[in-house]
Amino acid sequence: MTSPSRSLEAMRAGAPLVQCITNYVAMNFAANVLLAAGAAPAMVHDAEESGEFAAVAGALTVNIGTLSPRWVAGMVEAIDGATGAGKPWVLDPVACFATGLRRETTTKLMQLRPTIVRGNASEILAIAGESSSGQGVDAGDSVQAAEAAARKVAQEAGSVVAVTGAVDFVTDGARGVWITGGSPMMPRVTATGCALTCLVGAYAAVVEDPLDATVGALAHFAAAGEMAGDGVSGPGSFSVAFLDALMAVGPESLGAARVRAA
Ligand SMILES: Nc1ncnc2c1ncn2[C@@H]1O[C@H](COP(=O)(O)OP(=O)(O)O)[C@@H](O)[C@H]1O
Ligand SMILES: Cc1ncsc1CCOP(=O)(O)O
Ligand SMILES: [Mg+2]
Repeated sequence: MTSPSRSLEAMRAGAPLVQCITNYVAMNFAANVLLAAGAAPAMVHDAEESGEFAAVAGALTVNIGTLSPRWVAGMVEAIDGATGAGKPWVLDPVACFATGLRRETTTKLMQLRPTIVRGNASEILAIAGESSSGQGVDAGDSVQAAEAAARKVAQEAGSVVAVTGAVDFVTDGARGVWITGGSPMMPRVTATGCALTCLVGAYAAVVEDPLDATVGALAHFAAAGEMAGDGVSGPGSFSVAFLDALMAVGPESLGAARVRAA
């Protein structure tokens, strides 16, 4: 196993280029998150160029937050490009239960076998075919309630699945890891989860085992969230402090204390 500390060092040393297909809400914040953490973002989503770009990026992330048929075409081209070039890709199924277009698109993208799926508990429950209480982009279920669903989706799709919330759970269907940390301010800042998905892509570009890569990215967020949450007065100042903390976090903050095998 590659420890989260080692993964952080590898991610910073490699400064991987990550192609992010993410939503209009998240684009700016996610790009800043990657730069602060030590990676290089590029928001490239149109079908005219997304496949070509995927072959040169270290990893691809695909987020359905502000979806349209034209975006879906760009996603499929990019996934073909990444898969053809042997690059990992990460799916963020934002509010995948909310509309027909989101349900159909998520089914289609899951059939293309994402290397990693990162969502909140309601999204992962919905992908597993179970009922969930999500409200739009926000979760209404606990991560613990989605543990079995995550294991099932991982086994069926052959993907690593990460469920995030007050605690995080990651599984490849056989192994399971819990990660603690973060701050209650994190769900009060929009696109925190979307930005995390992009960071998972950065780790996956340089860490061979997708489970280790995912744990590294989530531990990095957990440590930075904890650091930034200390003494801030609300979501606005948290958001600024969080970017600073993503850069300030070092390997010593990603120790065994916040990562536990299930
Ligand atoms: N109540 C909380 N306490 C600590 N960290 C949290 C909390 N809620 C979410 N997080 C963290 O915020 C990040 C985004 O997760 P989440 O809110 O589940 O995603 P999404 O925005 O897609 O719903 C993750 O790093 C997660 O651990
Ligand atoms: C508010 C909103 N609406 C469509 S996408 C989006 C951002 C969702 O971000 P996150 O999933 O990280 O909370
Ligand atoms: Mg989300």
